[in-house]
Amino acid sequence: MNHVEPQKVLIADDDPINRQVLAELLKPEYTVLLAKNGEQALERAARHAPDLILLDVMMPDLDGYEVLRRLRADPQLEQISVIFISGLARPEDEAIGLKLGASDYITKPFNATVVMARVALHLQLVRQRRILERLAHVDGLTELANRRRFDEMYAQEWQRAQRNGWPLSLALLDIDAFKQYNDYYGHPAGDRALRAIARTTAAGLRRPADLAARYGGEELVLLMPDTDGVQARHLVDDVCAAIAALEMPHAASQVSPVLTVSVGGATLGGYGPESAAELFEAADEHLYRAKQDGRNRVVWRGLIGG
Ligand SMILES: Nc1nc2c(ncn2[C@@H]2O[C@H](COP(=O)(O)OP(=O)(O)OP(=O)(O)O)[C@@H](O)[C@H]2O)c(=O)[nH]1
Repeated sequence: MNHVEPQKVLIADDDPINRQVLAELLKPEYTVLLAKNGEQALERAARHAPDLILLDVMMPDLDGYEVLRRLRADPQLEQISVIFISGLARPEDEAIGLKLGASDYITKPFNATVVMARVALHLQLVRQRRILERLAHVDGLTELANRRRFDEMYAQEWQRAQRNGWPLSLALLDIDAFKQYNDYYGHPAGDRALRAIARTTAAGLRRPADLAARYGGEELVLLMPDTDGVQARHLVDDVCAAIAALEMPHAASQVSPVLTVSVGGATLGGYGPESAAELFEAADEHLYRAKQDGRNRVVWRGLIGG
């Protein structure tokens, strides 16, 4: 059975009785976090990444509206769903809260059953949004990041590398003689092999910022921020060795009795490509050369000093 973690709800209210009543209500179903003022709410939100915040509007110093404004202005916190729970019951107050981006607005004194029902509804929406985000970014077959995710991350990392003067390494990895593999063993076996290679490739990455993505068909791409050519080349050599060590037989290949890959790599910092597109083209050219030179090899440029 799939174990599903309970979702996290942060209750931010300066009144200890309100906090306690809401906490008692929610505890049987959710992980409950508490904050007694606006500052604490922001700090707990940043630390614990709750799925939902039940936010009192009237609190001393930072009121609930200001807390929500600050959440929405922070890229790490902007997605968190917020329900206001407020003694301000005028329609204008409710409208302000909803315009600021709250998902809902509940007036005090509240009804416990209604609070539970609304919390459940919004937490379900949070789950659904996460599923959609995942579908938008993950390749269904290999479960690696998809091309769209790679494009986003590559643009971001390119900017960061430029800004900080860091190296940035890119490797394109293509399975050798995969058409023959499919023809000989069948497409489902090809899919299994592709998944195994994807898994092995992802397992070879060492830093949280490294990304393995499926670029298309049987081509994967590795993005290695703040990694110079020597380090990246080591990493890629290890990945290729791990793929060969899977010893997936390929009786139809002229290259090797087992499935192998060819890799083209390039590093920003070693020879200074001017744009993200140019670095990508360099890696692609090297992949072409690796294929031309006989496959089952890595061709890299930009090794000296970066
Ligand atoms: N099973 C399976 N095959 C795929 C998938 N995506 C692409 N392919 C196959 O990968 C093969 C790629 O063929 P080619 O581009 O000729 O490359 P190759 O046979 O690997 O030859 P080289 O790359 O030159 O060594 C095609 O037969 C595609 O059908 C996939 O998701 N699953």
